[in-house]
Amino acid sequence: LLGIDVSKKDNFALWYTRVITYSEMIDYYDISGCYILRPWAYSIWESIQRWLDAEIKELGVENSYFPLFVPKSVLEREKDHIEGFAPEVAWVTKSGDSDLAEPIAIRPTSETIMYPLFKKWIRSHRDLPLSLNQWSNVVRWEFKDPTPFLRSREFLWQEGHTAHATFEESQKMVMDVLNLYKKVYEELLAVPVIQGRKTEMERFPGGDITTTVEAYIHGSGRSVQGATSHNLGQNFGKMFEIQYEDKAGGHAVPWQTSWGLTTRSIGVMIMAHGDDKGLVLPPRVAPKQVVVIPIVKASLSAENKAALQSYAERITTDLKAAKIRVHLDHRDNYTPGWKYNHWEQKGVPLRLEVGPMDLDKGTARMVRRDSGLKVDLAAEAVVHTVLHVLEEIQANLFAKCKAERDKKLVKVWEWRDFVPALEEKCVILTPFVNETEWEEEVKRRSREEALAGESEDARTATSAAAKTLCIPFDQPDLPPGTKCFVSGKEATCWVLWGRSY
Ligand SMILES: O=C1CCCN[C@@H]1CCCn1cnc2cc(F)c(Cl)cc2c1=O
Ligand SMILES: [Mg+2]
Repeated sequence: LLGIDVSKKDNFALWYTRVITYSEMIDYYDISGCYILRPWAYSIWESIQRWLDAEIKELGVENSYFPLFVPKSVLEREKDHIEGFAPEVAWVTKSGDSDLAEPIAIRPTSETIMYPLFKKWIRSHRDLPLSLNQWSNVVRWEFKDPTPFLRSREFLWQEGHTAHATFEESQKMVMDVLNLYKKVYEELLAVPVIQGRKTEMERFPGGDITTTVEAYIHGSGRSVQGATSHNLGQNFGKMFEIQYEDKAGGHAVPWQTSWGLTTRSIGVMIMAHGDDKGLVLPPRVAPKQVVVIPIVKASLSAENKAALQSYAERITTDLKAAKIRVHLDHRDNYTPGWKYNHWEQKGVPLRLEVGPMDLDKGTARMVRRDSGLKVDLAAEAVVHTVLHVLEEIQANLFAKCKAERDKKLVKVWEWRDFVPALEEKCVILTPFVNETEWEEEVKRRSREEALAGESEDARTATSAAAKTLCIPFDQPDLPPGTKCFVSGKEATCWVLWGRSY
């Protein structure tokens, strides 16, 4: 049997590679940082899309599609907008063997593609709010170690872009979307996230406010930005000269937002719930929620085999009628044992074993992927029990993940306790002065003390340094006079720190 054969806690990176390949989610490709999303993975993206797409449409957002390409002159319109990002832009410079007059970039994000059209379409306050979304791929030629789903050179996402007449309206959009992102993680993927605002150093320089949902990966002790929602203020409006006639007849610049969630969310879910037998899928996004496995003994007579087959088919049909995503694995070239292992590696939440005795007694054995619990059910109880247990599994996965995260979520008041907590794979709340130079100092010192003389290639390594994840909206009490943990100056807020992807 091809088992995962490596423990999540012993070698997380190898464990992850095995889980995503043995579950038939990912296959590798000749170009580094590019992966194939096989049906088992793509189905999960479709579930996320289906739910999120319906919700953003409820917010009055419409889908559209803009070109993949942006001319160099347009992308680089504002040097400061893309400074720092330039090394990761992928360029088309030729067609056939002739050079293009002007190099063309493949979109790394679509602000510079969309906003010249926003300028054209937004002329009057009646044209606001303008709210568009795009489901697409983007390309960023990153150099940090590529990891399927978490960091790839091409990924799938949605990017929302809206323009409003007032700041208040734009900020409501930013938060409404951030709350949808929290629901994607907590209610679909069963992964708890912390909502907050990025610090001055971590925010999107093109915007005014960057908000985020931060997830914690228990296996690696690293945190990961789950999705992001920006208030762009009037920055891009000024940059692209977007002006409209307001109600009073004057000229005004719209208040804009942009927000995105990517296929990284699938990687977070895999890492959060997977175990040493492989993938563990939250039922709400599982491509198959139940697999039915007939236990056909060679000794069975032909009519008993047929009777068993039709019994298994009846159970499968009943589940399908209840809109449960069920698969009957009646392949005769694999043993039941092989099938148990196969569907466990693929993370199917429930298995129903159906053998000759079950046929006699009118029962089926239900086995839970998350807990391993085995229960014998009467055939007529299967549908309503399965519906109930699937919800129980969804809740159990979230609760387990939240308990693991909360165990590693610590408060630190003194610098001397900070790096030891990082070494303990903690995600750390500290009172902080929230000044960029002190944020730089923490990054530098935490890397230095963690590496203790070893070297690290800052360009490609997943860093040992701690960085700020967010200023949580849910702030613990900060008594006046509380000192910043690193500077000793008056703390102005609690900040969440961690090692991250
Ligand atoms: O995060 C989101 C949500 C969805 C829409 N976009 C924003 C901002 C994206 C920042 N960002 C992120 N990465 C980038 C990479 C690049 F190569 C270039 Cl040229 C620009 C950027 C860049 O602006
Ligand atoms: Mg980036």
